[in-house]
Amino acid sequence: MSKDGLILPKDFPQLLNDTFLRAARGEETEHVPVWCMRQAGRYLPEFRETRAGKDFFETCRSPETCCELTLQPLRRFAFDAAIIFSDILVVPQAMGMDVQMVPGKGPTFPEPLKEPEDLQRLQTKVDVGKELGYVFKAITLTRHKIEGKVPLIGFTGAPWTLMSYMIEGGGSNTHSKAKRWLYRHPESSHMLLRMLTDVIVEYLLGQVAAGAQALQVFESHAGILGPVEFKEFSLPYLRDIARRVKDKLKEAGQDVPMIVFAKDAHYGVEDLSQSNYEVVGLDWTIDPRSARERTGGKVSLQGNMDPCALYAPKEQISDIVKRMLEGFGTRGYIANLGHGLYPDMDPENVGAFVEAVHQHSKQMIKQM
Ligand SMILES: Cc1c2[nH]c(c1CCC(=O)O)Cc1[nH]c(c(CCC(=O)O)c1C)Cc1[nH]c(c(CCC(=O)O)c1C)Cc1[nH]c(c(C)c1CCC(=O)O)C2
Repeated sequence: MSKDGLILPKDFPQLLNDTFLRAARGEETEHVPVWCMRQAGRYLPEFRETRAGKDFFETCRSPETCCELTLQPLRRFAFDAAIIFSDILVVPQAMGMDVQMVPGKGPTFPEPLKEPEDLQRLQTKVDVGKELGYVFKAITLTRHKIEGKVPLIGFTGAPWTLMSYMIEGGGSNTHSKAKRWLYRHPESSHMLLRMLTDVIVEYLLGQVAAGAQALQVFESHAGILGPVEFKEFSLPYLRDIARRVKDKLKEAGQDVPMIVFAKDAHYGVEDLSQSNYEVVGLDWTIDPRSARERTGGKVSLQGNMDPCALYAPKEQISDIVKRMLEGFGTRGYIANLGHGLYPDMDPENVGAFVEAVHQHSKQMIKQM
Protein backbone atom coordinates (compact mmCIF):
# COMPACT_ATOMS: atom_id res chain seq x y z
CA MET A 1 0.00 0.00 0.00
CA SER A 2 1.22 3.51 -0.76
CA LYS A 3 0.81 6.26 1.81
CA ASP A 4 -2.45 7.50 0.26
CA GLY A 5 -4.01 4.09 0.64
CA LEU A 6 -3.74 3.01 -3.00
CA ILE A 7 -2.43 -0.43 -3.72
CA LEU A 8 0.65 -0.28 -5.91
CA PRO A 9 0.69 -2.79 -8.73
CA LYS A 10 3.73 -4.94 -9.09
CA ASP A 11 4.83 -8.24 -10.52
CA PHE A 12 1.85 -8.60 -12.82
CA PRO A 13 2.13 -11.36 -15.42
CA GLN A 14 3.42 -10.17 -18.80
CA LEU A 15 0.72 -9.09 -21.27
CA LEU A 16 0.43 -11.69 -24.05
CA ASN A 17 -2.21 -10.02 -26.27
CA ASP A 18 -1.93 -6.25 -26.63
CA THR A 19 -4.12 -6.03 -29.77
CA PHE A 20 -6.77 -3.98 -27.95
CA LEU A 21 -4.21 -1.48 -26.63
CA ARG A 22 -2.57 -1.10 -30.05
CA ALA A 23 -5.92 -0.53 -31.75
CA ALA A 24 -6.81 2.06 -29.10
CA ARG A 25 -3.63 3.95 -30.05
CA GLY A 26 -4.32 3.61 -33.77
CA GLU A 27 -1.41 1.26 -34.36
CA GLU A 28 -1.33 -1.71 -36.74
CA THR A 29 -2.82 -5.03 -35.61
CA GLU A 30 -3.13 -8.54 -37.09
CA HIS A 31 -6.86 -8.63 -36.40
CA VAL A 32 -9.50 -6.23 -35.10
CA PRO A 33 -9.79 -6.65 -31.32
CA VAL A 34 -13.22 -7.29 -29.84
CA TRP A 35 -14.92 -7.21 -26.46
CA CYS A 36 -18.55 -6.68 -25.38
CA MET A 37 -20.05 -4.25 -22.93
CA ARG A 38 -21.67 -6.34 -20.16
CA GLN A 39 -19.65 -9.36 -21.23
CA ALA A 40 -19.77 -10.46 -17.60
CA GLY A 41 -23.51 -10.79 -17.24
CA ARG A 42 -26.69 -12.76 -16.80
CA TYR A 43 -26.63 -14.28 -20.31
CA LEU A 44 -23.97 -16.66 -18.92
CA PRO A 45 -25.30 -19.56 -16.77
CA GLU A 46 -22.06 -19.56 -14.75
CA PHE A 47 -22.61 -15.84 -13.98
CA ARG A 48 -26.16 -16.54 -12.76
CA GLU A 49 -24.87 -19.37 -10.61
CA THR A 50 -22.13 -17.26 -8.98
CA ARG A 51 -24.55 -14.37 -8.38
CA ALA A 52 -27.46 -16.56 -7.16
CA GLY A 53 -28.97 -15.48 -3.86
CA LYS A 54 -26.43 -12.72 -3.30
CA ASP A 55 -27.06 -9.00 -3.12
CA PHE A 56 -25.67 -7.17 -6.18
CA PHE A 57 -23.63 -4.54 -4.30
CA GLU A 58 -22.39 -7.16 -1.81
CA THR A 59 -21.07 -8.98 -4.86
CA CYS A 60 -19.39 -5.76 -6.02
CA ARG A 61 -17.68 -5.52 -2.61
CA SER A 62 -16.12 -8.98 -2.87
CA PRO A 63 -12.84 -8.76 -4.84
CA GLU A 64 -12.73 -12.55 -5.25
CA THR A 65 -16.24 -12.71 -6.76
CA CYS A 66 -15.62 -9.67 -9.00
CA CYS A 67 -12.45 -11.35 -10.24
CA GLU A 68 -14.26 -14.62 -10.94
CA LEU A 69 -17.12 -12.85 -12.81
CA THR A 70 -14.62 -10.82 -14.86
CA LEU A 71 -12.77 -13.97 -15.92
CA GLN A 72 -15.83 -16.10 -16.78
CA PRO A 73 -16.44 -14.74 -20.31
CA LEU A 74 -12.72 -15.15 -21.16
CA ARG A 75 -13.01 -18.89 -20.55
CA ARG A 76 -15.65 -19.15 -23.27
CA PHE A 77 -14.74 -16.54 -25.87
CA ALA A 78 -11.57 -15.16 -27.46
CA PHE A 79 -12.25 -11.60 -26.25
CA ASP A 80 -9.28 -9.24 -26.63
CA ALA A 81 -10.03 -7.33 -23.42
CA ALA A 82 -11.78 -7.82 -20.08
CA ILE A 83 -13.72 -5.19 -18.13
CA ILE A 84 -13.69 -5.36 -14.36
CA PHE A 85 -17.00 -6.47 -12.89
CA SER A 86 -18.41 -3.60 -10.83
CA ASP A 87 -21.02 -0.88 -11.32
CA ILE A 88 -21.10 2.84 -12.04
CA LEU A 89 -23.29 3.45 -8.95
CA VAL A 90 -20.51 2.66 -6.47
CA VAL A 91 -19.48 6.33 -6.87
CA PRO A 92 -22.75 7.81 -5.49
CA GLN A 93 -22.44 5.23 -2.69
CA ALA A 94 -18.92 6.47 -1.92
CA MET A 95 -20.37 10.01 -1.71
CA GLY A 96 -22.75 8.85 1.02
CA MET A 97 -25.90 7.86 -0.89
CA ASP A 98 -27.76 4.63 -0.28
CA VAL A 99 -28.24 2.60 -3.50
CA GLN A 100 -29.89 -0.80 -3.69
CA MET A 101 -30.25 -3.19 -6.61
CA VAL A 102 -33.89 -4.29 -6.55
CA PRO A 103 -34.42 -7.50 -8.55
CA GLY A 104 -36.82 -6.89 -11.44
CA LYS A 105 -36.62 -3.11 -10.93
CA GLY A 106 -32.97 -2.21 -11.16
CA PRO A 107 -30.91 0.33 -9.19
CA THR A 108 -32.92 2.25 -6.61
CA PHE A 109 -32.00 5.21 -4.39
CA PRO A 110 -34.39 5.27 -1.38
CA GLU A 111 -33.52 8.94 -0.78
CA PRO A 112 -32.67 10.63 -4.07
CA LEU A 113 -31.56 14.28 -4.29
CA LYS A 114 -34.68 16.43 -4.61
CA GLU A 115 -33.58 20.04 -4.22
CA PRO A 116 -30.18 21.82 -4.21
CA GLU A 117 -30.14 21.82 -0.35
CA ASP A 118 -29.79 18.05 -0.58
CA LEU A 119 -26.23 18.49 -1.93
CA GLN A 120 -25.23 19.15 1.69
CA ARG A 121 -25.90 15.47 2.37
CA LEU A 122 -23.08 14.49 0.05
CA GLN A 123 -19.53 13.75 1.06
CA THR A 124 -17.38 16.27 -0.86
CA LYS A 125 -13.93 15.05 0.16
CA VAL A 126 -14.14 11.36 -0.62
CA ASP A 127 -11.23 9.16 0.43
CA VAL A 128 -11.41 6.85 -2.60
CA GLY A 129 -8.83 4.45 -1.16
CA LYS A 130 -11.12 3.92 1.82
CA GLU A 131 -14.54 4.04 0.16
CA LEU A 132 -13.71 2.28 -3.12
CA GLY A 133 -10.65 0.27 -2.10
CA TYR A 134 -12.66 -2.89 -2.74
CA VAL A 135 -12.76 -2.05 -6.47
CA PHE A 136 -9.00 -1.45 -6.48
CA LYS A 137 -8.47 -4.79 -4.75
CA ALA A 138 -10.65 -6.53 -7.34
CA ILE A 139 -8.58 -4.94 -10.15
CA THR A 140 -5.25 -5.95 -8.62
CA LEU A 141 -6.43 -9.51 -7.96
CA THR A 142 -7.83 -9.81 -11.49
CA ARG A 143 -4.58 -8.49 -13.04
CA HIS A 144 -2.82 -11.42 -11.37
CA LYS A 145 -5.44 -14.07 -12.13
CA ILE A 146 -5.91 -13.04 -15.76
CA GLU A 147 -2.32 -14.22 -16.36
CA GLY A 148 -1.61 -11.58 -19.00
CA LYS A 149 -4.12 -13.09 -21.43
CA VAL A 150 -5.71 -9.72 -22.31
CA PRO A 151 -5.68 -6.17 -20.90
CA LEU A 152 -8.03 -5.24 -18.06
CA ILE A 153 -10.32 -2.22 -18.53
CA GLY A 154 -11.39 -0.09 -15.56
CA PHE A 155 -14.43 2.19 -15.80
CA THR A 156 -16.60 4.86 -14.28
CA GLY A 157 -19.95 6.50 -14.92
CA ALA A 158 -19.66 10.08 -16.25
CA PRO A 159 -20.88 13.00 -14.11
CA TRP A 160 -24.16 13.68 -15.94
CA THR A 161 -25.18 10.00 -15.97
CA LEU A 162 -24.45 9.68 -12.24
CA MET A 163 -26.20 12.99 -11.49
CA SER A 164 -29.31 11.79 -13.32
CA TYR A 165 -29.42 8.57 -11.26
CA MET A 166 -28.87 10.48 -8.01
CA ILE A 167 -31.85 12.76 -8.74
CA GLU A 168 -34.18 10.29 -10.48
CA GLY A 169 -33.52 7.68 -7.81
CA GLY A 170 -33.43 4.94 -10.44
CA GLY A 171 -34.17 4.29 -14.09
CA SER A 172 -36.45 6.72 -15.91
CA ASN A 173 -37.91 7.25 -19.38
CA THR A 174 -37.96 11.03 -19.39
CA HIS A 175 -35.23 11.87 -16.84
CA SER A 176 -37.41 14.91 -16.21
CA LYS A 177 -36.52 15.24 -12.52
CA ALA A 178 -32.80 15.42 -13.34
CA LYS A 179 -33.36 17.65 -16.38
CA ARG A 180 -35.50 19.98 -14.24
CA TRP A 181 -32.33 20.74 -12.26
CA LEU A 182 -30.48 21.73 -15.45
CA TYR A 183 -33.12 24.32 -16.34
CA ARG A 184 -34.14 25.42 -12.87
CA HIS A 185 -30.96 25.04 -10.84
CA PRO A 186 -28.08 25.34 -13.33
CA GLU A 187 -25.58 26.56 -10.73
CA SER A 188 -26.33 23.73 -8.33
CA SER A 189 -26.20 21.30 -11.26
CA HIS A 190 -22.71 22.50 -12.11
CA MET A 191 -21.75 22.23 -8.46
CA LEU A 192 -22.89 18.60 -8.34
CA LEU A 193 -21.19 17.81 -11.67
CA ARG A 194 -17.94 19.34 -10.36
CA MET A 195 -18.17 17.31 -7.14
CA LEU A 196 -18.66 14.13 -9.15
CA THR A 197 -15.80 15.01 -11.52
CA ASP A 198 -13.40 15.42 -8.59
CA VAL A 199 -14.29 11.98 -7.19
CA ILE A 200 -14.21 10.32 -10.62
CA VAL A 201 -10.68 11.64 -11.39
CA GLU A 202 -9.34 10.18 -8.14
CA TYR A 203 -11.29 6.98 -8.69
CA LEU A 204 -9.83 6.44 -12.19
CA LEU A 205 -6.30 7.21 -11.00
CA GLY A 206 -6.81 4.68 -8.21
CA GLN A 207 -7.92 2.09 -10.75
CA VAL A 208 -4.76 2.62 -12.82
CA ALA A 209 -2.61 2.46 -9.67
CA ALA A 210 -4.33 -0.85 -8.91
CA GLY A 211 -3.59 -2.24 -12.37
CA ALA A 212 -6.23 -1.08 -14.90
CA GLN A 213 -4.64 -0.93 -18.38
CA ALA A 214 -7.37 1.16 -20.07
CA LEU A 215 -10.30 3.24 -18.82
CA GLN A 216 -13.83 3.66 -20.18
CA VAL A 217 -16.11 6.52 -19.14
CA PHE A 218 -19.83 5.65 -19.55
CA GLU A 219 -22.04 8.65 -20.36
CA SER A 220 -25.01 6.30 -20.79
CA HIS A 221 -27.59 9.07 -20.46
CA ALA A 222 -26.07 11.49 -22.97
CA GLY A 223 -28.92 10.90 -25.41
CA ILE A 224 -31.50 12.42 -23.13
CA LEU A 225 -29.74 15.80 -23.50
CA GLY A 226 -30.00 18.05 -26.55
CA PRO A 227 -26.84 19.40 -28.20
CA VAL A 228 -26.89 22.65 -26.23
CA GLU A 229 -27.33 20.92 -22.87
CA PHE A 230 -24.73 18.29 -23.81
CA LYS A 231 -22.18 21.06 -24.50
CA GLU A 232 -22.93 22.71 -21.17
CA PHE A 233 -23.54 19.84 -18.75
CA SER A 234 -21.72 16.81 -20.14
CA LEU A 235 -18.86 17.60 -22.52
CA PRO A 236 -16.85 19.98 -20.29
CA TYR A 237 -16.76 17.40 -17.51
CA LEU A 238 -15.86 14.54 -19.85
CA ARG A 239 -12.98 16.69 -21.14
CA ASP A 240 -11.90 17.70 -17.65
CA ILE A 241 -11.78 14.07 -16.51
CA ALA A 242 -9.55 12.96 -19.41
CA ARG A 243 -7.26 15.98 -19.12
CA ARG A 244 -6.78 15.67 -15.36
CA VAL A 245 -6.30 11.89 -15.44
CA LYS A 246 -3.82 12.16 -18.35
CA ASP A 247 -1.83 14.98 -16.71
CA LYS A 248 -1.42 12.96 -13.52
CA LEU A 249 -0.52 9.77 -15.37
CA LYS A 250 2.02 11.63 -17.50
CA GLU A 251 3.75 12.86 -14.35
CA ALA A 252 4.03 9.23 -13.30
CA GLY A 253 5.30 8.23 -16.78
CA GLN A 254 2.18 6.15 -17.47
CA ASP A 255 0.15 5.99 -20.67
CA VAL A 256 -3.30 4.46 -20.33
CA PRO A 257 -5.76 4.73 -23.25
CA MET A 258 -9.14 6.25 -22.40
CA ILE A 259 -12.47 5.52 -24.07
CA VAL A 260 -15.50 7.80 -23.93
CA PHE A 261 -18.90 6.22 -24.59
CA ALA A 262 -21.65 8.84 -24.79
CA LYS A 263 -24.69 6.81 -25.77
CA ASP A 264 -27.01 8.36 -28.38
CA ALA A 265 -24.99 11.59 -28.57
CA HIS A 266 -24.78 11.81 -32.39
CA TYR A 267 -24.41 15.54 -32.32
CA GLY A 268 -21.41 15.25 -30.01
CA VAL A 269 -19.23 12.94 -32.10
CA GLU A 270 -16.99 15.72 -33.52
CA ASP A 271 -16.52 17.30 -30.09
CA LEU A 272 -15.92 13.94 -28.45
CA SER A 273 -13.16 13.18 -30.95
CA GLN A 274 -11.35 16.30 -29.69
CA SER A 275 -11.72 15.67 -25.98
CA ASN A 276 -8.42 14.02 -24.97
CA TYR A 277 -9.77 10.46 -25.32
CA GLU A 278 -7.95 8.01 -27.61
CA VAL A 279 -11.16 6.14 -28.38
CA VAL A 280 -14.76 7.22 -29.00
CA GLY A 281 -17.33 4.49 -28.33
CA LEU A 282 -20.44 4.51 -30.53
CA ASP A 283 -23.97 3.16 -30.23
CA TRP A 284 -25.64 1.45 -33.19
CA THR A 285 -27.60 4.48 -34.37
CA ILE A 286 -24.51 5.94 -36.07
CA ASP A 287 -23.34 4.75 -39.48
CA PRO A 288 -19.68 3.58 -39.25
CA ARG A 289 -18.55 5.44 -42.40
CA SER A 290 -20.06 8.74 -41.34
CA ALA A 291 -18.59 8.35 -37.83
CA ARG A 292 -15.15 7.95 -39.45
CA GLU A 293 -15.66 10.97 -41.66
CA ARG A 294 -16.88 13.11 -38.81
CA THR A 295 -14.02 12.19 -36.49
CA GLY A 296 -11.47 12.71 -39.29
CA GLY A 297 -9.07 9.96 -38.23
CA LYS A 298 -8.25 11.84 -35.02
CA VAL A 299 -9.32 8.98 -32.74
CA SER A 300 -9.89 5.25 -32.73
CA LEU A 301 -13.51 4.15 -32.77
CA GLN A 302 -15.27 1.43 -30.79
CA GLY A 303 -18.64 -0.23 -31.36
CA ASN A 304 -21.28 -0.43 -32.64
CA MET A 305 -23.34 -3.49 -33.62
CA ASP A 306 -26.94 -3.36 -32.45
CA PRO A 307 -26.97 -5.81 -29.50
CA CYS A 308 -30.26 -7.17 -30.87
CA ALA A 309 -28.44 -8.36 -34.01
CA LEU A 310 -27.28 -11.19 -31.72
CA TYR A 311 -30.84 -12.57 -31.97
CA ALA A 312 -30.20 -13.18 -35.70
CA PRO A 313 -29.05 -16.57 -37.02
CA LYS A 314 -25.26 -17.01 -36.88
CA GLU A 315 -24.65 -16.67 -40.65
CA GLN A 316 -26.45 -13.36 -40.61
CA ILE A 317 -24.37 -12.16 -37.64
CA SER A 318 -21.28 -12.89 -39.72
CA ASP A 319 -22.62 -10.76 -42.61
CA ILE A 320 -23.55 -7.89 -40.28
CA VAL A 321 -20.07 -7.99 -38.73
CA LYS A 322 -18.42 -7.96 -42.18
CA ARG A 323 -20.38 -4.89 -43.20
CA MET A 324 -19.50 -3.18 -39.92
CA LEU A 325 -15.77 -3.91 -40.43
CA GLU A 326 -15.93 -2.56 -43.99
CA GLY A 327 -17.57 0.59 -42.70
CA PHE A 328 -15.09 1.29 -39.92
CA GLY A 329 -12.00 -0.12 -41.62
CA THR A 330 -9.57 -2.32 -39.71
CA ARG A 331 -7.15 0.36 -38.42
CA GLY A 332 -7.89 2.26 -35.19
CA TYR A 333 -10.96 0.17 -34.59
CA ILE A 334 -12.19 -1.93 -31.65
CA ALA A 335 -15.24 -4.07 -32.38
CA ASN A 336 -17.97 -4.07 -29.75
CA LEU A 337 -21.73 -3.82 -29.48
CA GLY A 338 -23.48 -0.45 -29.42
CA HIS A 339 -24.54 -1.16 -25.81
CA GLY A 340 -24.50 -4.04 -23.33
CA LEU A 341 -25.57 -7.65 -23.83
CA TYR A 342 -29.06 -8.57 -22.61
CA PRO A 343 -29.74 -11.42 -20.18
CA ASP A 344 -31.73 -13.48 -22.74
CA MET A 345 -28.98 -13.58 -25.33
CA ASP A 346 -27.53 -16.88 -26.50
CA PRO A 347 -23.85 -17.29 -25.52
CA GLU A 348 -23.34 -19.21 -28.78
CA ASN A 349 -24.24 -16.13 -30.78
CA VAL A 350 -21.84 -14.04 -28.73
CA GLY A 351 -19.18 -16.57 -29.71
CA ALA A 352 -20.24 -16.23 -33.37
CA PHE A 353 -19.86 -12.44 -33.12
CA VAL A 354 -16.32 -12.71 -31.71
CA GLU A 355 -15.31 -15.32 -34.31
CA ALA A 356 -16.73 -13.25 -37.17
CA VAL A 357 -14.77 -10.17 -36.08
CA HIS A 358 -11.52 -12.13 -35.92
CA GLN A 359 -12.01 -14.08 -39.15
CA HIS A 360 -13.20 -11.26 -41.40
CA SER A 361 -10.70 -8.74 -40.06
CA LYS A 362 -7.73 -11.14 -40.46
CA GLN A 363 -8.69 -11.60 -44.08
CA MET A 364 -9.21 -7.91 -44.72
CA ILE A 365 -5.83 -7.03 -43.16
CA LYS A 366 -4.04 -9.75 -45.16
CA GLN A 367 -5.50 -8.40 -48.40
CA MET A 368 -4.29 -4.85 -47.74
C1 LIG B 1 -26.16 2.58 -16.52
C2 LIG B 1 -25.16 1.61 -15.93
C3 LIG B 1 -25.30 0.87 -14.73
N1 LIG B 1 -24.14 0.11 -14.59
C4 LIG B 1 -23.30 0.33 -15.64
C5 LIG B 1 -23.89 1.31 -16.48
C6 LIG B 1 -23.23 1.92 -17.68
C7 LIG B 1 -23.35 1.05 -18.86
C8 LIG B 1 -24.70 1.03 -19.46
O1 LIG B 1 -25.14 2.05 -19.98
O2 LIG B 1 -25.33 -0.04 -19.39
C9 LIG B 1 -21.96 -0.21 -15.87
C10 LIG B 1 -21.71 -1.64 -15.62
N2 LIG B 1 -22.44 -2.52 -14.85
C11 LIG B 1 -21.85 -3.75 -14.88
C12 LIG B 1 -20.65 -3.65 -15.61
C13 LIG B 1 -19.66 -4.80 -15.62
C14 LIG B 1 -18.74 -5.06 -16.61
C15 LIG B 1 -19.25 -5.56 -17.95
O3 LIG B 1 -19.61 -4.73 -18.80
O4 LIG B 1 -19.20 -6.78 -18.18
C16 LIG B 1 -20.56 -2.34 -16.11
C17 LIG B 1 -19.51 -1.74 -17.03
C18 LIG B 1 -22.33 -4.97 -14.21
C19 LIG B 1 -23.78 -5.11 -13.97
N3 LIG B 1 -24.60 -4.18 -13.41
C20 LIG B 1 -25.85 -4.70 -13.31
C21 LIG B 1 -25.86 -6.03 -13.80
C22 LIG B 1 -27.06 -6.98 -13.85
C23 LIG B 1 -27.61 -7.33 -12.51
C24 LIG B 1 -27.04 -8.52 -11.77
O5 LIG B 1 -25.95 -9.00 -12.04
O6 LIG B 1 -27.73 -9.00 -10.89
C25 LIG B 1 -24.55 -6.29 -14.22
C26 LIG B 1 -24.02 -7.56 -14.79
C27 LIG B 1 -27.00 -3.98 -12.72
C28 LIG B 1 -27.27 -2.64 -13.27
N4 LIG B 1 -26.51 -1.53 -13.03
C29 LIG B 1 -27.04 -0.46 -13.71
C30 LIG B 1 -28.22 -0.92 -14.38
C31 LIG B 1 -29.13 -0.05 -15.23
C32 LIG B 1 -28.35 -2.28 -14.11
C33 LIG B 1 -29.40 -3.24 -14.64
C34 LIG B 1 -30.47 -3.56 -13.66
C35 LIG B 1 -31.28 -4.73 -14.11
O7 LIG B 1 -31.17 -5.16 -15.28
O8 LIG B 1 -32.03 -5.24 -13.28
C36 LIG B 1 -26.44 0.87 -13.77
